[in-house]
Amino acid sequence: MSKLRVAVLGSEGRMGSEAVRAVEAADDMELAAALDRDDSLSALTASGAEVAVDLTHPDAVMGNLEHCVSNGVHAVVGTTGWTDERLATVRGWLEASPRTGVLIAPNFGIGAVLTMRFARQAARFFESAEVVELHHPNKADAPSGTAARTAQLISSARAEAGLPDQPDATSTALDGARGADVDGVPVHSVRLRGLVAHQEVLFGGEGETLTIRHDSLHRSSFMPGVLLGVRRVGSAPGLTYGLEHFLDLDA
Ligand SMILES: NC(=O)C1=CN([C@@H]2O[C@H](COP(=O)(O)OP(=O)(O)OC[C@H]3O[C@@H](n4cnc5c(N)ncnc54)[C@H](OP(=O)(O)O)[C@@H]3O)[C@@H](O)[C@H]2O)C=CC1
Ligand SMILES: O=C(O)C1=N[C@H](C(=O)O)C[C@H](O)C1
Repeated sequence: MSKLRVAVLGSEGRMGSEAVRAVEAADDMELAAALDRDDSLSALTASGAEVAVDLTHPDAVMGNLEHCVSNGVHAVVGTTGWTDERLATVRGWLEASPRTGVLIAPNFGIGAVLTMRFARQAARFFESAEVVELHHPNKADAPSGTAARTAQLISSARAEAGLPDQPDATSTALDGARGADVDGVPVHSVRLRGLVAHQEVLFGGEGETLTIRHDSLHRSSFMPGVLLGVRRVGSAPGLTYGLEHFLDLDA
């Protein structure tokens, strides 16, 4: 059986270098190209890659993805910075290339995917919810893509259940003290040397709290999800947002 030809964009970065190793170690894949900032995207198409893995920067990902989609190269995207507008733009590109698949995964870690799922399930049962994400200090964005997605899921579950806004009697505060407001859910970002990627989702109700915590202790934690995305994206044309769509979570 022929091996799946995979390109990694951002191949010299923390995640990209881990992804290069994971692809090289996978029996059913071969590394077609390893490209970083100074490489031309024409090298991607010239390499014959069937799937590109983007682990670059929010400022670079749209250009990379437009190139992939317009050349019929499937894409697995871990890079953050996604807004509704950006997602709509990608859907527009895909309309012109209907056989191409794009997976955008806010987090490839199975524990993080489950955290988001559990948070969505818990949201309607609690009056209060806040998200605390903790990462290494070299991270480019805040809040993390995972925390933003978690807050959106909590917010939409609260809205579907008809819950009112969260109680918060703060009448004076230093700027930032209550975190960023993501769809009505406060999100707090910690940047600390020694950390990799961590998140706590805090729920509170009368006389009780629930804390869901996930820790990625090494970037290898993301690689099974990256490889799953690479294997599945070619048979999922259009845009898939979230790795959970490639996992049978209800089994
Ligand atoms: N979905 C998930 O599970 C995960 C997602 N991430 C996300 O992945 C992204 C990368 O994270 P991380 O590896 O820590 O970041 P790094 O800064 O370590 O790596 C990014 C790499 O991409 C390079 N780069 C920048 N622009 C381009 C470009 N236009 N074309 C090709 N390469 C480029 C950078 O070069 P230079 O250094 O010169 O800028 C760097 O080598 C972030 O958005 C992060 O949030 C991270 C972990 C898990
Ligand atoms: O930059 C990181 O490190 C990570 N980025 C992703 C995010 O922003 O959610 C995933 C994970 O948290 C690690």
